[in-house]
Amino acid sequence: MVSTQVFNSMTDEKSINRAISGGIIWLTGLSGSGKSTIATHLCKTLIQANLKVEILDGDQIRTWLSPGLGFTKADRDLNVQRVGIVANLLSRNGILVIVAMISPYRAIRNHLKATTHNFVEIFINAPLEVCEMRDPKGLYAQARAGDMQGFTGMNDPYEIPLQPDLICHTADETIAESVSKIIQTLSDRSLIPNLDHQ
Ligand SMILES: Nc1ncnc2c1ncn2[C@@H]1O[C@H](COP(=O)(O)OS(=O)(=O)O)[C@@H](OP(=O)(O)O)[C@H]1O
Ligand SMILES: Nc1ncnc2c1ncn2[C@@H]1O[C@H](COP(=O)(O)OP(=O)(O)O)[C@@H](O)[C@H]1O
Repeated sequence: MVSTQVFNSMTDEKSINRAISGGIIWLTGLSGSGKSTIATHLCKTLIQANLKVEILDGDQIRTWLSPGLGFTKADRDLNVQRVGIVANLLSRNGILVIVAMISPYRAIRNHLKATTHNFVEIFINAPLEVCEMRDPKGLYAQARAGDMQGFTGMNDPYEIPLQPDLICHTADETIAESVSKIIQTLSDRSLIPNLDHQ
């Protein structure tokens, strides 16, 4: 026979909901701001806590899901919309989906926030100068040399989130600090259990 304590914890609505709630952890920010790095570290932490997680990273998406798209506003919005649809399918089936995309336009982000399941907008914020100094792919150097048109932050817009659920200032905090803030935000929203007590 199942003990009362175990039975109560099995039937506790909150813990059941937590186990199946899913969510979209949307990391938006400039190239080089730290989206992919934070996504990878966050994913590891969530997997260690036995949570179901997927990463949808802009680079991978552009290779496999949106190979034909460029960087016009229309193409970027379509790209973001596509990823929003995929993320929503996963999220509503109980997966935590970490999205790492520049997603520079506010309107489409707000649209996803309003229409998808458990959307959490996280602004990965680093000054342009810091991103340019990091330049992990050498793209800022190319844009600075005039070899790349429409590069976000330099000669293409990035509309900062006005009411993000969280801002990670990656020039001032460590990767671990950013991950910890995100975990706390997800926990506050009851999308994951409190990992401190695991
Ligand atoms: N013109 C231009 N502007 C910005 N970024 C550019 C551009 N051309 C190529 N790249 C590289 O494309 C990577 C993926 O971009 P995203 O799909 O996240 O962009 S978007 O959300 O569709 O705007 C993006 O990845 P991250 O550097 O990881 O952000 C860039 O490396
Ligand atoms: N606090 C931080 N958070 C995230 N990345 C950082 C941080 N400090 C330095 N970095 C470095 O900045 C670079 C960010 O690159 P990346 O994660 O690919 O950015 P993005 O995906 O936004 O283009 C990496 O080389 C990473 O190691």
